Amino acid sequence: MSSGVHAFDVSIHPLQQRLGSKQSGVAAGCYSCHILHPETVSIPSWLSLNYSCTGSPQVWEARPSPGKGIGVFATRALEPGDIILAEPAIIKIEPPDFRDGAAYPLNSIESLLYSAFDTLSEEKQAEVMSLHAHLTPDEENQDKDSHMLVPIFRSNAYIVGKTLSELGLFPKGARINHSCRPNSSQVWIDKIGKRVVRAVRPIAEGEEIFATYIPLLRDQKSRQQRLDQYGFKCTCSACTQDRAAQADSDKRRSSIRKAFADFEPQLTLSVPQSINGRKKAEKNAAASVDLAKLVEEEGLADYYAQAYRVVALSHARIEKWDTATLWAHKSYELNLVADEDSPATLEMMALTQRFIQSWNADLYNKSKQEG
Ligand SMILES: C[S@@+](CC[C@H](N)C(=O)[O-])C[C@H]1O[C@@H](n2cnc3c(N)ncnc32)[C@H](O)[C@@H]1O
Repeated sequence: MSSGVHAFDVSIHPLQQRLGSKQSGVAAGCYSCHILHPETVSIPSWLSLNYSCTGSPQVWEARPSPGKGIGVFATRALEPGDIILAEPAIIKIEPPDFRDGAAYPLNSIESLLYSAFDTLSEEKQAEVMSLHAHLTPDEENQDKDSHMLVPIFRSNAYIVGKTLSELGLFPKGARINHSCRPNSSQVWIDKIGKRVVRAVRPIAEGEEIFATYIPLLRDQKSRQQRLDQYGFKCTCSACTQDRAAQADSDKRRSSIRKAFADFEPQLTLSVPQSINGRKKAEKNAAASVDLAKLVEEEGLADYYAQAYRVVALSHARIEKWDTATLWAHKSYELNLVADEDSPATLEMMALTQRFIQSWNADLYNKSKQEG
């Protein structure tokens, strides 16, 4: 394959053909980049065997964001699912005593960091050293020139790798500021060794791209407590609403968190047999739709796929196969766009297929009874 020109896999997922998805072609990818280029998503010429791509044009630029240092802005309008950037880690380390959810083991990372840093070109070292760093009071008193790598890494690194035991620094994505109602989401894709940032809602040309640094199903005060470790007061749209809107938002997030926890034990495929069990499952199915509406109302796009899964499973438990199929497929599509091989994507594909089969069987039985 000549350099810079990529041929496309034009296969369309059979499930999408069957359901007539509007996002036809979403399962196809560029052999070389292994990811979809945003500009090709809706181009029918994809189906031409001669179609080739020359790589994705940059759809973002880094520039000052008032009150937030540097930020990343869209240079053209983006649709949900469009890739904003896909970046390998410039530095990747595997601290022996690191596990997800724990604080970074700073002592053990220092020597690993310097070893990795020393292998970089001068240009790349300068890129790393230009990144933002939040300093602890101790670090404020140290010699800035020789001690900045650890605070830079701590302020910008993300968890990466198949085992989620590695930490990586992505200098371009690191410029993305935080919002408690983000318009992008990021995922590490092990197969391509890149962290991929995608739009999760329509983004206008010139709009700032925001990600979240923290879990979002908390009230504003708790979120700010988590953000204090990054050393800034959040000025995102969710944190600067008037008091009444803030209280409503806090209430919605708390209800969403409680609903996800309450639904968890009921997310099985067993259909209740007793009258009471059935009544409860029907009530839960109605409540699951309210949960999905609440998540959408609060604009927490990172949680849409999870909420749609709850609606799908809750309707499978009352054998409403048409509704279960449609919500399972909605969840599948969102997961598919984020990472086609993730366990969540594969689970939702299997569930969609299973619900379609039950739906077909149901229709067949009904037609037999009627005929
Ligand atoms: C990972 S860096 C993001 C890029 C950074 N703005 C820069 O100039 O390189 C995180 C820092 O950006 C700033 N920041 C990010 N999100 C913010 C927000 N919602 N409100 C205020 N400052 C924010 C804070 O200074 C924070 O410590």
